[in-house]
Amino acid sequence: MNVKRMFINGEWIQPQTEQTRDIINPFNQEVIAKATEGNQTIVREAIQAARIAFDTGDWRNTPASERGKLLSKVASLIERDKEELAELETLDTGKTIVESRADMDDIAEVFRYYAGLADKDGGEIIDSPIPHSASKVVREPVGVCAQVTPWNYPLLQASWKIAPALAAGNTVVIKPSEITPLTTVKVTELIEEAGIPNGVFNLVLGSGETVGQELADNHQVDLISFTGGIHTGKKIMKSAADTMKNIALELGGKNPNIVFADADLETALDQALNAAYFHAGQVCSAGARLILEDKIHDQFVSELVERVKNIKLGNGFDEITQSGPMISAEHRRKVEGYVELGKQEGATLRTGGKRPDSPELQNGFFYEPTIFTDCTTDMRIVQEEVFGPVLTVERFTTKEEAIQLANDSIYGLAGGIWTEDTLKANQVAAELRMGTVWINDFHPYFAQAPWGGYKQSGIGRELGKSGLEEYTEVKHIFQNTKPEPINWFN
Ligand SMILES: NC(=O)c1ccc[n+]([C@@H]2O[C@H](COP(=O)([O-])OP(=O)(O)OC[C@H]3O[C@@H](n4cnc5c(N)ncnc54)[C@H](O)[C@@H]3O)[C@@H](O)[C@H]2O)c1
Ligand SMILES: C[N+](C)(C)CC=O
Repeated sequence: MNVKRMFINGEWIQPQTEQTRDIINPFNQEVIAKATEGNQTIVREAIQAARIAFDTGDWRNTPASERGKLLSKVASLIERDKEELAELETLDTGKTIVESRADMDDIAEVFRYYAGLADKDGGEIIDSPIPHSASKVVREPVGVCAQVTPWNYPLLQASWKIAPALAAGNTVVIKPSEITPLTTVKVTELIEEAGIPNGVFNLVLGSGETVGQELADNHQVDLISFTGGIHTGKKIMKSAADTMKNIALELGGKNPNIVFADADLETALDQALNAAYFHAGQVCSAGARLILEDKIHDQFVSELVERVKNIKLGNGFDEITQSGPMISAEHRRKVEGYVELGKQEGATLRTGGKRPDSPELQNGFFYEPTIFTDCTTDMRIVQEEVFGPVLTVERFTTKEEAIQLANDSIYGLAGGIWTEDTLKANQVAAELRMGTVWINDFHPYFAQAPWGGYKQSGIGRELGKSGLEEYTEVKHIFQNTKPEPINWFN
């Protein structure tokens, strides 16, 4: 089996020790690849390569339009190899091939968007209050950017970091999740094929504790951009503080989905399923907290339970599969622990709550889509991110109560509102403390609009113009156009 390697300073590295990690297909537990396991020494080499490539200045002084052309080329190569990339993503994560193809379309779009944005900010002339002077503000790349990504959307989350970082003229060391490195390795090949100069883009592989931690600690890194869980995010923030690195954190969520009685209930029902169970609920913005107006609660829940029972679990490559497995045995155990906790806390289990019985699913890490009702905000099952196919249902009577319930969370990533009353929708949207609010929809994100969290869902924004600005420092250049002595000390 060929071993996936690290890419440092323009070369695929043959490691001195052949320590590798098995990459597992979560649908059947087969080993689909082996990946080199990095160590502190190799990460330091990658950082050093990125440091030199940044400091020599060739990449950051390349016209932004040229950097944009390289990103466009990467987008075209992703489109060329879309099917191969999608298949790797499905093998690695278990998500359906339909989802993986959609991810690849989004990823190519992200590279194209930042290719187009790369040369659009030429700086700003400031009206200086000082006579005989000129004042301008420019944006410059931050420097060496470390990027650490999760397993649920491996290449999508990587693209949100790679494309803007390179567009802005930074150099990069990226570490994908050790569980799902395959598409990031493949896209590194495409970035190489597009002609990236040596040292500008580097890939390291291995565990968070060793490889990721070194990226957070190392004094030669200027910025660390992380997408992952809240506990890792806090750890990285503490580590980054020692060298005062810039940080960008995209963390978890426990996202409310509020349905008012005056909503189009058929659409709200259909989309509540999508909100909660898409990719087996392993989505940062999953609508895992359904908040229903009292008047419709019972009817809505009983219809939802029927539909949830029909969700077709299976092999992501099977076109009729609607939802794949959990990513790992360990993660499924965590989900199971939360379901037990929900029962102990007094929530009512309405459906699911166990592994499926079907013989063809026994080798995969499957878990049945689950619904709990009679939930209250003091329950951990309502407050903590389960990151699996588990939906909790709460109820409200007034708009104010819905807002209060939705905001009662340490998280603030995203939320949905369902109502035909646009004034009410906008009043509620204005009160929700979240980075994204969807009205009569759930889940859309695209390259042009910023993405990120309030509160403990993170710091900073990806995508949109803000996603490029994350990778820049702002510099003010002031020029005295009539220099003469000021005689202060005479
Ligand atoms: N806000 C968003 O846009 C967004 C998107 C996707 C996923 N997520 C979140 O990601 C989480 C699921 O992903 P996960 O389980 O891979 O998260 P995780 O925090 O376990 O791991 C994420 C990455 O961090 C690395 N890591 C672990 N310990 C580290 C350390 N000490 N130093 C540096 N790196 C370290 C891991 O190896 C992995 O590459 C969920 O909480 C989900 O909500 C958020
Ligand atoms: C940001 N998103 C929705 C693509 C993936 C979250 O897990």
